[in-house]
Amino acid sequence: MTQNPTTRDLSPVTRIPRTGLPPYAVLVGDPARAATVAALLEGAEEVSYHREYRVFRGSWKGLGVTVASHGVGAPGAILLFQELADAGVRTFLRLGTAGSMKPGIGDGDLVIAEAAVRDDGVTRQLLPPEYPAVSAPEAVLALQRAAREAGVPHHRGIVWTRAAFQPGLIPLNAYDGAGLAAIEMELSALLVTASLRGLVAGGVLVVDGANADELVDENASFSTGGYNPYRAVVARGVEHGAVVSLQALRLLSEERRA
Ligand SMILES: O=P(O)(O)O[C@H]1O[C@H](CO)[C@@H](O)[C@H]1O
Ligand SMILES: O=c1cc[nH]c(=O)[nH]1
Repeated sequence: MTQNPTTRDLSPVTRIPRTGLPPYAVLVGDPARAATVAALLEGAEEVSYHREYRVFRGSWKGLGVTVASHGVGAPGAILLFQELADAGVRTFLRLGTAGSMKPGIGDGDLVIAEAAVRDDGVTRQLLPPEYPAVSAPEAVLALQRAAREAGVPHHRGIVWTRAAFQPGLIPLNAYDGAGLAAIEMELSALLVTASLRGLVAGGVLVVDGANADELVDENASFSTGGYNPYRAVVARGVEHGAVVSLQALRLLSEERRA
């Protein structure tokens, strides 16, 4: 039986092309944010868009770049990370949003992740929980340099990747006093995927409020009534984060060539 060429040339879940994607990538949760980042590229074109996985390619100051969205939640996101790696992407920076967990880290600020707590809901099913989720040091330094050069407020720290967004009955105080900087939902799965495959990954997160757990509406104790990432201060932070992540990819590519 002959195979349908379209199916053969596309990855099975995300339906991204198996070849031809630039090896440097910015990854975001929201498909609309992928378009926002792609709008900064020269010659941007949408490559594919299936489920939550929207992929663009273009060029940033001469560097070919892939921009892709992975949706909300690590179990779905890791499918994209793995299929991008299979397709030849070698350097990944996640540009996400996150809740602040530390005084002094405010709305619109960037948090550059040094490592992430692996509460992502998927990687514990793949390898023991003691395995660390760490950013590539060169990715941390490239993001930091890009943020400094852009003159945007930024911080470095450990991020809590947590599968459950909304609060439940279990108190969320396990990491009180641990100095975590921010909370989000996918980064540790990216860092682990990259480490297992010898690839480079990091993350820069735009703060869009306090930890969602602290924003619980008192009248509806299982909702996150105070959470609003659709504010101008967050959109400005995303613009900053987009430039910082693209510029960091460029720094990483220059470093590799040197
Ligand atoms: O804005 P993104 O990149 O999706 O990141 C954060 O926002 C979503 C929750 O609203 C989760 O995906 C979380 O990680
Ligand atoms: O995942 C997220 C994103 C924003 N704020 C949070 O508390 N969690």
